[in-house]
Amino acid sequence: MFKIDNISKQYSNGFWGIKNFTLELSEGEIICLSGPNGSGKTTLINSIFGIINPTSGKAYLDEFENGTIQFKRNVFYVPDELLLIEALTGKEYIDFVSKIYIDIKEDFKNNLVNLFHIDTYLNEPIKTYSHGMKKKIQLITAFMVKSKAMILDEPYRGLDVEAIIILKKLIRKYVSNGGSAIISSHDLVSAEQLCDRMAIISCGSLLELGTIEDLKYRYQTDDIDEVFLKCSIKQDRGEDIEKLINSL
Ligand SMILES: Nc1ncnc2c1ncn2[C@@H]1O[C@H](COP(=O)(O)OP(=O)(O)OP(=O)(O)O)[C@@H](O)[C@H]1O
Repeated sequence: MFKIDNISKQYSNGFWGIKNFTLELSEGEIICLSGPNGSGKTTLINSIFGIINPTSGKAYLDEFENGTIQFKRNVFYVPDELLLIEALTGKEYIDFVSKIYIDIKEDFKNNLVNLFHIDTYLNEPIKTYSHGMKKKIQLITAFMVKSKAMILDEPYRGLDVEAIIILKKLIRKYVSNGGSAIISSHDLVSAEQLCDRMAIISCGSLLELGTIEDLKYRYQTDDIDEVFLKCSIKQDRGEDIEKLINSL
């Protein structure tokens, strides 16, 4: 089980980026984390992976705390930023990552490469790739590693339609094999298609957590956009968006 346990982060200027955030994922579960810009998603993810030091709280994979080697080996982070070694070719980079982890079968790696259809430019340096091509390399390395939980930050950004469809199928396959996934995304349509539960965050706090059906029922609407607006945007901005739109 993957658990985020009461994580808070106060920045040095006194601002709380995230406050008392708790969330548990079962094996095989996908949770979409959504919230307005600046709501604390990156602060939360950075706190989980030790990129910043949280003020309090921990994350766990089973009994292993974040910071332990077991946690790092089994919880994979796919950041929105493309942190690749640009001087290497795609193939060299994939081989480099596979050497860090053990037991990555050559066939499995090659199938992922074929799936994302990048074999033609695999021997070119990454610095010559487009944003989408780099994203595909990043995703191949993420799914190549046999992790137990994965956090993907804006994974669809920059991908073409085919790659987005493939990625959704891969995420489904990953959880059907027992993995747990958190997808931080502004794409509510994909969230509705893919996730088991949705977490809505605003101003550093978890406002709602539930299945899409639960949330629609709670906010008395059939439209996920309306759920999001009613829950987070108005809380965040205190404005009547409909009034503003109608005044234009
Ligand atoms: N180093 C910092 N010092 C002070 N405040 C910060 C710092 N980093 C982030 N913040 C603030 O913390 C809040 C949460 O930021 P964060 O980047 O976690 O949001 P986010 O939900 O990931 O936003 P987005 O959807 O735009 O990526 C914002 O108000 C931001 O200005």
